[in-house]
Amino acid sequence: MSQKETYENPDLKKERQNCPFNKEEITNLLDGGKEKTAERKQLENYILSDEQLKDAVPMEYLSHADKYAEELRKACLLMHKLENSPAGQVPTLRALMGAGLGSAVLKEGNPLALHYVMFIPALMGQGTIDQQAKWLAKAYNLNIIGTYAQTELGHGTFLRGLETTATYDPNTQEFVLESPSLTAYKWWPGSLGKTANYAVVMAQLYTKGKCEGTHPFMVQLRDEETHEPLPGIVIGEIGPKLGMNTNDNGYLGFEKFRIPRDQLLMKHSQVLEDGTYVKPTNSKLSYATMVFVRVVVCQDVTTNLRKAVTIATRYSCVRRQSELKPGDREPQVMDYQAQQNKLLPPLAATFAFQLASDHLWNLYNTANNNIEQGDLELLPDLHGLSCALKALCSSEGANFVEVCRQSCGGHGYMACSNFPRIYGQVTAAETYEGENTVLWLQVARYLVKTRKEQTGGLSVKYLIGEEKGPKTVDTTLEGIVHLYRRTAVGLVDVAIAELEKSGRKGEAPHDAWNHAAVYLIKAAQAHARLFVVESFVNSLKVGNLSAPVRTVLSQLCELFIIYWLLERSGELFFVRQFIKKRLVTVEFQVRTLLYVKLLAAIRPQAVNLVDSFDLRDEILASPLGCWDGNVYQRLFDEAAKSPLNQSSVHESFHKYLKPLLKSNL
Ligand SMILES: CCCCCCCCCCCCCCCCCCCCCCC/C=C/C(=O)SCCNC(=O)CCNC(=O)[C@H](O)C(C)(C)COP(=O)(O)OP(=O)(O)OC[C@H]1O[C@@H](n2cnc3c(N)ncnc32)[C@H](O)[C@@H]1OP(=O)(O)O
Ligand SMILES: Cc1cc2nc3c(=O)[nH]c(=O)nc-3n(C[C@H](O)[C@H](O)[C@H](O)COP(=O)(O)OP(=O)(O)OC[C@H]3O[C@@H](n4cnc5c(N)ncnc54)[C@H](O)[C@@H]3O)c2cc1C
Repeated sequence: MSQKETYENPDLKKERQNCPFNKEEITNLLDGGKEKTAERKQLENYILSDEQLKDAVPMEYLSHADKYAEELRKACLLMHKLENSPAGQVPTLRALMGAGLGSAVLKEGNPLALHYVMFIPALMGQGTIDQQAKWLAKAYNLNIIGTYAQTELGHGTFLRGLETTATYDPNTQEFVLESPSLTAYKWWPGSLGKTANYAVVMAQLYTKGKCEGTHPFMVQLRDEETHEPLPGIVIGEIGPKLGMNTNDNGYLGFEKFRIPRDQLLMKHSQVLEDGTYVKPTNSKLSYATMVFVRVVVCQDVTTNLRKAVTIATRYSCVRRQSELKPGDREPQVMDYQAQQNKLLPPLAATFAFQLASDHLWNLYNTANNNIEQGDLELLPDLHGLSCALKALCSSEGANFVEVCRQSCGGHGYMACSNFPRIYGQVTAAETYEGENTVLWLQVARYLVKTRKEQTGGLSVKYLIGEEKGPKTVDTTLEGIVHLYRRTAVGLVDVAIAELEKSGRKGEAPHDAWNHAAVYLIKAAQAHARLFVVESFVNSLKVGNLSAPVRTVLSQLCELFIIYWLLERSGELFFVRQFIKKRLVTVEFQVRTLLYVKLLAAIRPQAVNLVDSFDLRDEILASPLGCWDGNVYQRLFDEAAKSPLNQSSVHESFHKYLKPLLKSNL
């Protein structure tokens, strides 16, 4: 960072003095070790020093088509750079696909992301060994570029309702792909519009006159030389979106398009030459690619949140506004308790989400290895937890990013602040890979089943048997975690009671379920929060942390746990044993004794904590969040890039405004 040598805002300089903990220790912790930090830094130098990967003008000033072309140029250049990357191909790819290094170069969505995040994983998870041998090397070498085409114009959530058909013709040993209506058109897949020439397509499999449900098919969409759509393929891009505008989300229709039988991905289920269908051991195995992405989305959201928090925290220590003590100099806005209340919970959340996502990643790897050996025991727990954390991290993450933006006042509304882009990425994750409400209901289904049948995986063990632990109000960390547990159990019980009440009234189970949705969603959310707070608390018990780092992380942990408790205190009313009086007592004790005290305790370390994320200026891509705090000069420099500032009078003045000024209307 060359700015470090030339200028440092005096307020930020002061914030950085006398840091009681070793920032590098936290950096190493987040990276996964000292060596990993060194590798990351080397990789960042390698990628970010390349002049050809820098934007000539800010992306906002380009047209829709030019934005796509420019991002594709950089994405392809990045792929060339993979070959010589000092960190090796896979770690480089991982870094580029994630929200950190990748978004420093590819600002509005990576047109090759789906190839790596969904197409390759789908081939690996759904293809037989022979199919992998045929397609994977080509995919890795970028001889072909693929996407994952599942969602249709008419259906995204309800996969059993997908309309695209793949009908087996035993005479030619081919499947015939067809989009029987406009609503059957694939709609949304990333990279589909212009980039991909292949796709894993989810379609209803028909053989011997019977529908066997949705299955994955490997389909060539475009000519490998000319890139023209193949006959029978109708393809295009769906147009501008709230964010991620350089990822060419597309549409796709099939007009009696034929593919060979062996392009059904047959790892879990098969269609034999004569059309005989061989069932999978579990019909949900064809949903496995989504499970993988839900897991990585949690990490992606966390990295994005770290950027937002860094920008907002540094800016809040540079920005001076209003009067705290009459007659005194205007204070740093970070010194207002109200500002700390906005920013310190999301700062703590970055740690909470990272630790929970790490647990989920470990579960994913274990479960996936077991599945490869034919053991599906961990699948329900993996499904439940991946849905829960994906929904929680993305919804809370999007809210926190918005709060970070608000905490920067007007300047946070500028495109160059980078908040619009970060928000666009994080809020997209609330919808894609399973709309969050729908995922909460999946989680609730698992919780209700566990509680009623008294059997379930590790993440729901607390629902089995009688709920143990103190029944009195306890403000220790363990006591508060217990309160979360009691709330989660209580909310599941309340939801079950609602279901049973509807049952007694004679409602069918599906109606009872619909009428209990509000309770079910609350129960699922309480479960997800419990998992996150337990992960945070347990992670601090283990691990080789120095005393100062343990202290600051423990403060953040405590703050976060109490923050959520206060935010969600209304939910305690749902749980019978918490009478109003006791709730008020808890609120009072917690708020006065702990929360506010913790805000004040963590406040002096806010800048040091975000510094320890070690996010380079190029990655933050925001004049508000730069390491040197030279906010005003940088905002001014950004404004100078506006095309409207390239002449003193714009040509439109002569065309429109001048005639108006001269006319009498
Ligand atoms: C050179 C080297 C190369 C190396 C390559 C290395 C690559 C590294 C890459 C690493 C990446 C790093 C990080 C990158 C991060 C970037 C991330 C950003 C990019 C993201 C791009 C995203 C693009 C988006 C894509 C999409 O959106 S795809 C479409 C997604 N669609 C959905 O999610 C649809 C949601 N709907 C559903 O899932 C289902 O329909 C439903 C679950 C809601 C309902 O289904 P159904 O009706 O069939 O089921 P029921 O409700 O009846 O339930 C029946 C039972 O089934 C169980 N169930 C359901 N689903 C699952 C499941 N998935 N798994 C297991 N079990 C499941 C239920 O629990 C029920 O069970 P029960 O009967 O016992 O109760
Ligand atoms: C940026 C982005 C990228 C995407 N990339 C891809 C991709 O690469 N490949 C791909 O195949 N798809 C992709 N998608 C599509 C995405 O997976 C779907 O949009 C998502 O699964 C939601 O489905 P839907 O749009 O049909 O919403 P709907 O299901 O129609 O949701 C509309 C509303 O109905 C509610 N609802 C629906 N069902 C229920 C229910 N059972 N109970 C209660 N409420 C319900 C929802 O909560 C929501 O409020 C992408 C989407 C976005 C935004």
